[in-house]
Amino acid sequence: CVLRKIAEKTPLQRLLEHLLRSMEKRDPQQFFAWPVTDNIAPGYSQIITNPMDFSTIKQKIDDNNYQNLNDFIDDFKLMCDNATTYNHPDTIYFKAAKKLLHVGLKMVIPDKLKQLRSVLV
Ligand SMILES: COc1ccc(OC)c(-c2cc(C(C)=O)n3cccnc23)c1
Repeated sequence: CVLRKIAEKTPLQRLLEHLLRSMEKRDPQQFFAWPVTDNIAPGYSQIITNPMDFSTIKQKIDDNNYQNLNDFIDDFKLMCDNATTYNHPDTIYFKAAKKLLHVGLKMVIPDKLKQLRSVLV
């Protein structure tokens, strides 16, 4: 039926949701959980033309908007790069973005992904 169709996840969606959850755990202060607003970051929307955050990535996974793993990785990199573009190197946000990028990319190294296959199948 239609309802069941909507709920079913593709193998790619299940992989991306697993990776997203692991990445979100490395952002305990939730600096990357929601879109950055001009209220909390003056001039943000003028400086950052392509904003990205974990909630938007989650929505794109649910909408089956990612055709492959690399499109997902590109949005993760965009999110981190935005933070190192807008924030000065001596801020907690710049430092958090650098660490998050490093940790997140380690999760998608081929050998790491192979280990995941058994978990996700
Ligand atoms: C201090 O608590 C929060 C809470 C949510 C935030 O973004 C969703 C941020 C935040 C996140 C960011 C980023 C990611 O650039 N940021 C930049 C300047 C000022 N604040 C932020 C901070």
